[in-house]
Amino acid sequence: MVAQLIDGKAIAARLRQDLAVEVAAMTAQGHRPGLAVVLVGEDPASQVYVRNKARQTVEVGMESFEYRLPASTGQDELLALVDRLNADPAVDGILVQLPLPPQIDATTVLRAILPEKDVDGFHPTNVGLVATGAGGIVPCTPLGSMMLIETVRRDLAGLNAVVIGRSNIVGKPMVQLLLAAGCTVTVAHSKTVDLPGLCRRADILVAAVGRPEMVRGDWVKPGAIVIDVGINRVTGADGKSRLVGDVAFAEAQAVAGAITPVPGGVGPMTIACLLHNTVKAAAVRRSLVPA
Ligand SMILES: Nc1nc2c(c(=O)[nH]1)N[C@@H](CN(C=O)c1ccc(C(=O)N[C@@H](CCC(=O)O)C(=O)O)cc1)CN2
Repeated sequence: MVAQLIDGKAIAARLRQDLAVEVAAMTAQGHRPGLAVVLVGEDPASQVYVRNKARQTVEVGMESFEYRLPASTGQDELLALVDRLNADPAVDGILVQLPLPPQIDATTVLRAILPEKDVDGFHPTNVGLVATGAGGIVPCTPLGSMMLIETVRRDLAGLNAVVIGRSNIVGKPMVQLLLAAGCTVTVAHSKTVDLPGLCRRADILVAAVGRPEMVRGDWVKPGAIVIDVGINRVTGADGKSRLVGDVAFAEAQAVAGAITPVPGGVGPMTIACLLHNTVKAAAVRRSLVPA
């Protein structure tokens, strides 16, 4: 069996097309959504992500506000910028790119963003709303991962899901979304006993652990949906660097029913969902739809 490839790049492109239609309608009503992205420092990967976010924001017709601050920026300076963006009526969404330099406490900064402009879904208010199924803004990577799963299968009720990784950004919100979809969910982490055996029972396997190709083909249940959230840069035997996920793709593809590639799987959905969250936040904040 060769698994169906879940083409995140194509699915993200379709989502952006739909968003462009919504943005055009809002703009015609005098409500053009705006997204502010803040980058502190010169981390090369973050620079690429921020550039792509700004470009795609403009491509769907939204207003992009980009702030690039030096790596030496102090926490108070960053908090002052967040305050200004909170108060700016043209800004519907604020994203502070992670990781931040060591002199800045990310938790403090993320909590300073108004929950209604927190398009990353990292503020405790949004975390609580999502966890209790009461609405809120859903973090982009888990939201994109759910959208990918639902292209394969709409009704997930009763399926066994295993999420490897318990980060606040991916693992924990992913668990909440799968639970809300009716799955029986197990969260695995570094202390989990017999991880391969646990994974073999998963109808849906989400790998978000940050370890290159850790999940092997014989960890995958035949026919399972495999979502690879990992983005790891490795150097091959030929000395060339390439991106791999947390799943050994070729091995897993021979067993799974459907699988996301890296690159071209979850990554593109993360940015498309950021745009989706911004459009949603703009519509709520400007009272075009109920919260
Ligand atoms: N404030 C945030 N910071 C970070 C987040 C986040 O959601 N919010 N997530 C990651 C980085 N990230 C978005 O910011 C991100 C990562 C990867 C991709 C992506 O499209 N990856 C491509 C490969 C890109 C490459 O060649 O390097 C792919 O998988 O196809 C988009 C966004 C950490 N920080």
